[in-house]
Amino acid sequence: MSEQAAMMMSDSAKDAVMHMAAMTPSPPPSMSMSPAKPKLDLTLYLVTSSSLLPPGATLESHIEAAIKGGVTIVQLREKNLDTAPFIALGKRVHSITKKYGVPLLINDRVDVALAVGCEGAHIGWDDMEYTTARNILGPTAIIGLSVSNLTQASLAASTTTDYIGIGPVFPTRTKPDASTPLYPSGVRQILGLIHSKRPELPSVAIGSINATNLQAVLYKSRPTEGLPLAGVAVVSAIISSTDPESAASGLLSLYKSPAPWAPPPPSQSTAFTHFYLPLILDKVVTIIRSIKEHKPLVHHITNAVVKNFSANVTLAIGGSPIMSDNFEEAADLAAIAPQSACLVNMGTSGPAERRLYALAIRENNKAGKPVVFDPVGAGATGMRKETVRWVLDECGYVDVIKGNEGEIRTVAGEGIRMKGVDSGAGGGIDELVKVVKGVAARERNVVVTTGVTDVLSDGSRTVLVSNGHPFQALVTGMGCALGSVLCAALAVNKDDKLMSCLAAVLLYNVAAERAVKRDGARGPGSFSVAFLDELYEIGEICARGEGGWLDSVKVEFM
Ligand SMILES: Nc1ncnc2c1ncn2[C@@H]1O[C@H](COP(=O)(O)OP(=O)(O)OP(=O)(O)O)[C@@H](O)[C@H]1O
Ligand SMILES: Cc1ncsc1CCO
Repeated sequence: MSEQAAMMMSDSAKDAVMHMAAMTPSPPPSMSMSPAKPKLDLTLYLVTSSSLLPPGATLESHIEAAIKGGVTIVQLREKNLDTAPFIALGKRVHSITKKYGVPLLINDRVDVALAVGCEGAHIGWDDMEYTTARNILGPTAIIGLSVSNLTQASLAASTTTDYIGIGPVFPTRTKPDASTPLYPSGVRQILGLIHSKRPELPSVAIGSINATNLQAVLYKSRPTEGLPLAGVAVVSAIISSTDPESAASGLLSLYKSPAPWAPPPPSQSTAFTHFYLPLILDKVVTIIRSIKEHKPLVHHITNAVVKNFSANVTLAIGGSPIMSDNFEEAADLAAIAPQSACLVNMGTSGPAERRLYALAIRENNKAGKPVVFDPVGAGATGMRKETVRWVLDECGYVDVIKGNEGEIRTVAGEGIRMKGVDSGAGGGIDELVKVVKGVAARERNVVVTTGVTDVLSDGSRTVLVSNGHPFQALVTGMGCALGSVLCAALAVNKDDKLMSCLAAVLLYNVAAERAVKRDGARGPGSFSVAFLDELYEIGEICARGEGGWLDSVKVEFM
């Protein structure tokens, strides 16, 4: 046992463990906790904390109800109990968990685990060193290790630990000494590292996971290669509930059902997979026609500059715009129409808007309605960078991120400095493609980067679109209103989000070219009027099932 570990323990525990470690470096069979290693199912992992129980509830009855609701493993984490009452509680709880065949682990206190005779222990980074704990508890005990960064993950994965607990995912109140939150993207990085060291080692995530964020955690943390999370650990979502059985069964059913935003199996997007242009363009026409047919509702939470233009663009393509920054109707707007989507544009945002983004994203996630996020001016100020982080880390799932090059580079984490809302960035297209693909893979969504050449990617498939006209950069809100068209296309076609985005971008940029060519726009003013007319005109052409307007497309698939 390390000195550091010894310092973290109560005196009685220290004495007990020091004594045991000194006497029995490798325990005789009688001291081993169970004859064979119990089956480990981390799916819904309950971590207790008596101080969070609702008034009048007992830990024992809460744990039993939670197991009935579907909890698959229990960890007793009682930081304030002395050794004797901790052991007594452990024995009472173990008699319950044993009835249901659910393993019981003790947090930190290897001596208590041994005295209770339960299935194992969970060890934090500052607790007893792993090898000592293993020596004391024996080979058949379940032992898990907490990690909160890549260094710890690397060290933990080089032990024989049975599982790893990754956290905190979000800021947590149940553990005041917790490390910096990892968020789902940090969990994903750690899972990738564990995979490279011990590919079969299961992990569970912990830290303020609840019914609202569970599916986003699972979806966004899933690595491209290697095992996804084997489960989620929850504390207050069950312990503080007045109905722990329903709380557990609700969490379990969310765990088992696909996230509403998860794309359907790949067969639907075969055409795109093979990059067969005529088939792809056929699909583009179908999507645009379908916007006219279904008139999808586009809930705009957008900036003050572009509201009117965005509403007109939405109407011109056949959609139904509603501009609303009202907290009280965000949930209704997500649920009211069979086909709808929500645009979150942070062009003119402050603290109130940020809270609205969180609410609207969660409600649309719940309703399975697509969300498009426009990180306007992302690199310009610290406040904007923080808003981007807040939306991507803490507000749920955004199906599409759309921005100009400077904005997307900021989302990627590049420390570029934008002087306002204009892109102001520039690099080679190959390098930009890498950045765009990287963000899409990290967020497991679609990223649309606008500019002279638009780059669209879902992390594996990438398309370049070089249509458009320089006048577009001279009309404010041109990028913002593309967000409205993306929303309309996604609302009517959720099967292949990259395809929906391609349809929107082609419609938008071919309309711009036609506005200049056919209507002879003299400058940005007459251009923006002609542009609306052309958006409308292309919709009419598509409604007739014609695709001739696509003869001029400049697309490249990668
Ligand atoms: N020079 C250009 N040539 C061709 N197309 C362009 C050009 N500039 C912009 N576009 C097109 O205009 C649309 C808007 O992109 P842009 O990058 O200007 O957005 P933005 O900077 O976010 O705009 P805003 O902040 O004003 O809303 C995209 O579809 C893009 O392809
Ligand atoms: C000019 C401007 N300022 C904040 S949002 C916006 C609209 C274009 O992005």
